[in-house]
Amino acid sequence: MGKGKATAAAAPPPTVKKQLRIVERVGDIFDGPANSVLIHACNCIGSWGGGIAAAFRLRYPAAFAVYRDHCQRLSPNEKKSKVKSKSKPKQKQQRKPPPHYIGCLFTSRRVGQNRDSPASILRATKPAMQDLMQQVLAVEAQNHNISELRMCQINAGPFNVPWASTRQVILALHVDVPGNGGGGGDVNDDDDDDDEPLLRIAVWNRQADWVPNS
Ligand SMILES: Nc1ncnc2c1ncn2[C@@H]1O[C@H](COP(=O)(O)OP(=O)(O)OC[C@H]2O[C@H](OP(=O)(O)O)[C@H](O)[C@@H]2O)[C@@H](O)[C@H]1O
Repeated sequence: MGKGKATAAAAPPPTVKKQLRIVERVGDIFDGPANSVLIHACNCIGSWGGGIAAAFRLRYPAAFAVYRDHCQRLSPNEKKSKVKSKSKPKQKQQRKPPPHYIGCLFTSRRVGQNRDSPASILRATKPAMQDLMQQVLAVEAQNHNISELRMCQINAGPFNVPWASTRQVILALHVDVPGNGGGGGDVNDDDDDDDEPLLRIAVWNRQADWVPNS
């Protein structure tokens, strides 16, 4: 054996696997309190052209610019890998009130007729959501308060995937939470009292007769 300095690598912080909870709500996702994270599904070509994305573009132009630049910087192959590994951008709204974070899940490479298949979109949803949750936890760890996670019924509009299928994927995935995690659904734990706000996603859907507040 050669001589070597014992380099005790710092042990990574302990994590525990938790599951997300979903609560279904009727109303406008944009009415979230300050410091909510508003989450929607995105393509990788840099367009928020229709569906709820168009409303995001109008309300959060600075977040749209970050998203578009992120897409433009990447080659098609990189975009594909980003679908698997990244759910950026996420940016605080410039205008006030209230400031929101915007969470983008890259679940399909393209849109319209060229959108990915439902199976592919569902496959991409899992790592995109896991990555977004890691980003949310990282923001919280820097003592930036996040009040609530709000999401639309992602993939159920132009991407044409039934919400029930996406919901199933989200409920089945696991998130690595530091330490004991302080809540959420423990993988082997059915205790419903163990509920942590940051692992609970409010999924908002409009009623048919919905009218925007603003
Ligand atoms: N204010 C509101 N509050 C609450 N719920 C609202 C709402 N407005 C609409 N909904 C519902 O929210 C669900 C998902 O709606 P989304 O439109 O996200 O669907 P999606 O995830 O399949 O599609 C993503 C692609 O759509 C665009 O594509 P383009 O650019 O147009 O090519 C994007 O850019 C992406 O690429 C549907 O149930 C809507 O009824």
